[in-house]
Amino acid sequence: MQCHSSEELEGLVEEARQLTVDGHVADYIPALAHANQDKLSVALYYPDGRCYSAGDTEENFTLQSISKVLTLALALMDRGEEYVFDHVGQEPTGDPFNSIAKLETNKPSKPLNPMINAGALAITHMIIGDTVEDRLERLLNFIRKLSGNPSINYNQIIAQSELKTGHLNRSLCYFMKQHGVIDEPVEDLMDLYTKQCAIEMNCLDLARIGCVLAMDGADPVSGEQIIPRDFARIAKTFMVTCGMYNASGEFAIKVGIPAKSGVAGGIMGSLPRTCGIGICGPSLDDKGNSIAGIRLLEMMSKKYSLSMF
Ligand SMILES: NC(=O)CC[C@H](N)C(=O)O
Repeated sequence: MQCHSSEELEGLVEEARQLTVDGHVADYIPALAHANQDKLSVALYYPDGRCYSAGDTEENFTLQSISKVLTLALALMDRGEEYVFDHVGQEPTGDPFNSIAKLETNKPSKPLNPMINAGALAITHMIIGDTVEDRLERLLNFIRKLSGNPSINYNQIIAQSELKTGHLNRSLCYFMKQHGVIDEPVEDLMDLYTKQCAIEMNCLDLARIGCVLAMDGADPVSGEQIIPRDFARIAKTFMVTCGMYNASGEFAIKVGIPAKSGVAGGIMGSLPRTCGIGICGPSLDDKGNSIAGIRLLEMMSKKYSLSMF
């Protein structure tokens, strides 16, 4: 069954919103601590261009870890599948997203997948361009195209805040540099990565990107193949196995939609050949996923029979 009106979603948002009091906004990136914990928004984008939305849809949020799916697609387009997976693995870790543990125990030393911070940093390292600015501009243009929104940009305050305080990510970079996984100056990579994570949009933009991935990389309106089909498939597969960090297994059972979350509270859903979903609710559970966002997806999955399994 499909959704037929934004009013249908409104009721689900109000029910899920009650959970926001049970979570916390991320504050390890100081600028994220100012987010309003009760906000919740959702958009559902169908391939025929219909879009329904509810809640605080005008709120912008930063992509954070959701950006990892998009840099993966761009790195695959820049370098090809073989190169990418020579440097980054394909297996879930079961550890928190910023864990350094498996970097040391996994031999040869390479990050286990592109959705944990270590793997995402190695992927960002692969984006082609002469300078950090060129590489960022290529990524931004790619995301503008996917979202159909030419005004998308990054939030400078949030990028700066993470650049100043992201010493754990810096240590992942230094570890990988020692082992030859990356070879650029760590500060350049940190600069690009923090700007990538601070790319800002609303839930409607995010739902449209989810829909492009759902349609195997083709723009739902123009039909243009923005991401090669195989790379869109790889991105969605990682969303299933590692997209919700170390809660991915339970999420696959309860919701059954390929999805990627970020610590600003965003979740992008991408249900193959069906729809894209964009959600933002900054109050997070103990694994760093939007607490009300997950509940909302559970309710939507049941109501509209969205589980792919
Ligand atoms: N889980 C996340 O959203 C993490 C992204 C964040 N920028 C970090 O590297 O810590």
